[in-house]
Amino acid sequence: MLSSIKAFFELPETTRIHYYTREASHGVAYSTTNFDLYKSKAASWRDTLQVRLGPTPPEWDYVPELCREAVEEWDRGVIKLGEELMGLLSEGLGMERDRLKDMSCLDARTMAAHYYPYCPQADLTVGLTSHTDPGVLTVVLQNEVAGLQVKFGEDWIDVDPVPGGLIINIGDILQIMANDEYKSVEHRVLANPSHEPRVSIAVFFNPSMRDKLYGPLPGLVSPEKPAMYQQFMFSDFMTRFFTKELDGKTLTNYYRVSSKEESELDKQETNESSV
Ligand SMILES: O=C(O)CCC(=O)C(=O)O
Ligand SMILES: [Fe+2]
Repeated sequence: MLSSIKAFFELPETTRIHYYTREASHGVAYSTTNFDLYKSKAASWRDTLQVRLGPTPPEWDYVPELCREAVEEWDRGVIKLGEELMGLLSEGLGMERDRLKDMSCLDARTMAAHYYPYCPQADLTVGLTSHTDPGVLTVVLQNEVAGLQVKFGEDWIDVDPVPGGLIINIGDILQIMANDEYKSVEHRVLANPSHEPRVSIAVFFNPSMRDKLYGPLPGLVSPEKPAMYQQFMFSDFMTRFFTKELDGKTLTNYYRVSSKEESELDKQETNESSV
């Protein structure tokens, strides 16, 4: 999988340019730097190929032929893994195994394959700015070139590549549904100072029922532990994600009920950045 994705990013520019679009109307987008480029303070040092895998498959003709089969095969494997992980995560919350699955959390999937080329002045920019993934969970495969970091307290910790290893991130919507029993992880990717390109493939799981209300699951709310978040439609949540700059934990803070001041502050920030 990594090799066919890498091969796509290393095709001659004259071939790759045909796939170039920031707008995913066929379920596929290929672009350089960040998807929120026009809202962010700086450009990130990477290229990204994004493919919507479900609930509606992409128009496969628009997926680069070089990696089409590998993407389909990868998705089949990731679905199985996602099902297993969501079963365990549901049980971890004291719920039935199929709870997250029944809430359509396996159905909407998007792949983002990233290519982080050598950056001659890597301390002046980043590969991917600090963020939490908005969805349920993310499965990430990375090649042997380091660069991913996760935040623990105030420290950034390197996630060293392990051959054949996968990284699993909890996303914001799962933190909210779990009423903070699980926490989404803040992470970023440094600009790549090595001459070997860094390649990573993330598959994001999101709920497919976009117009249903989401919030802390009823079984996790009690007088001792009131709901930490308000309810919202998943479509509104994703619109908010895509209209704000990628920036730490601002999305969960926005919906949090216990820290009104913080959320008011966030609202102001979001309004400012969307002008
Ligand atoms: O490149 C990576 O390892 C991380 C990618 C990532 O965090 C994302 O696509 O949200
Ligand atoms: Fe991420």
